[in-house]
Amino acid sequence: MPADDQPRVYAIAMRQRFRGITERQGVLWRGRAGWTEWSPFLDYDDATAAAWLAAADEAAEQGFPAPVRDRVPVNCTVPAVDPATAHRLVAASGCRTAKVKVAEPGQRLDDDRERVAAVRDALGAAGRVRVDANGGWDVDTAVEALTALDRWDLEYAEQPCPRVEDLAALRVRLAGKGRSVPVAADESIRRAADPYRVAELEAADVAVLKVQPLGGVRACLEIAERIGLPVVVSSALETGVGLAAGLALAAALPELPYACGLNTGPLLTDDPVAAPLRAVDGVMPVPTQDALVLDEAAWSRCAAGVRTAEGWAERLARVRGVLGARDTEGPRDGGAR
Ligand SMILES: O=C(O)CCC(=O)c1ccccc1C(=O)O
Ligand SMILES: [Mg+2]
Repeated sequence: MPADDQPRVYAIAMRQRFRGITERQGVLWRGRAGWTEWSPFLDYDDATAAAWLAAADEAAEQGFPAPVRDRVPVNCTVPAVDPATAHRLVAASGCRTAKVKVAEPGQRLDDDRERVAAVRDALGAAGRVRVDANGGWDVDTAVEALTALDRWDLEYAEQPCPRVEDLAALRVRLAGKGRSVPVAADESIRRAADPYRVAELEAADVAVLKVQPLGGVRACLEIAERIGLPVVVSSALETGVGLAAGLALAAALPELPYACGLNTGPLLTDDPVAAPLRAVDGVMPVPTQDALVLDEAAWSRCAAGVRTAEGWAERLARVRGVLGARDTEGPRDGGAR
């Protein structure tokens, strides 16, 4: 068994293919403040993964800011599955809000219609249905698809188009149609050089914030304060360790008007934390950081093989170098480098 401050690499199978991946990998370790997770997706380069590492270091060493709530309403996340599976996932979740993946490569608008219809049926009229296209539509397709899918009454559409300018144009087009679907920005915030452009271009009604991609809980709190939009906290498909950081952000936000996308534990087949957090009736409890412990029997099921672990050790060392170089850089303007 590794010492707690030594990085442990996990590899956990997904229950359903999500974002093109069937296995989730990452690293866990314990710092002065508690357990932390670093799990940038495998296709991300070192510069992108550095923000994820800053988030992990913050959780390990500084811990989390004071919470203002101890319960967080969450959505059930529905991958691009068939309608019967979607219905079953939503009904079993106990959540009153569902987020449905749409615009999956290789699928048609009819697949989205059938999936959204099944989810509306499972939730009933009082439930909320949001969709996430992960930037899969151009503006014309988004107008067509959202007008069709709004028959099942959408709460909002997350990242319907890839670019901030597209989202702004889409909002204008939808507003011209009378009953318009609100737009939420996800990739346009977490993968953008400037997260505030979304607000400046009036490209979204809602901001989706994710702790690891945006560099930590405190960085997200600052964005939430400055961006001038209601915020939804969402996971990056983490183990219970990473989900706890998301819950800490959701718990610290002054306002939390929407259900959060933090109920993604059920998308993984296993979790190394003792007593993994699950939503009960659509609400997740906010754990204290010292309540977060690994279960050694669960850990032995989640531990990655030697080759995978070696790859992550190398990646961590490289990205640590990127982050270190950034921290010791002089001022951005004027300083000689
Ligand atoms: O928001 C949710 O319900 C779950 C999180 C989620 O969808 C997600 C998880 C990992 C990577 C990307 C995304 C996404 O929002 O597109
Ligand atoms: Mg999204």
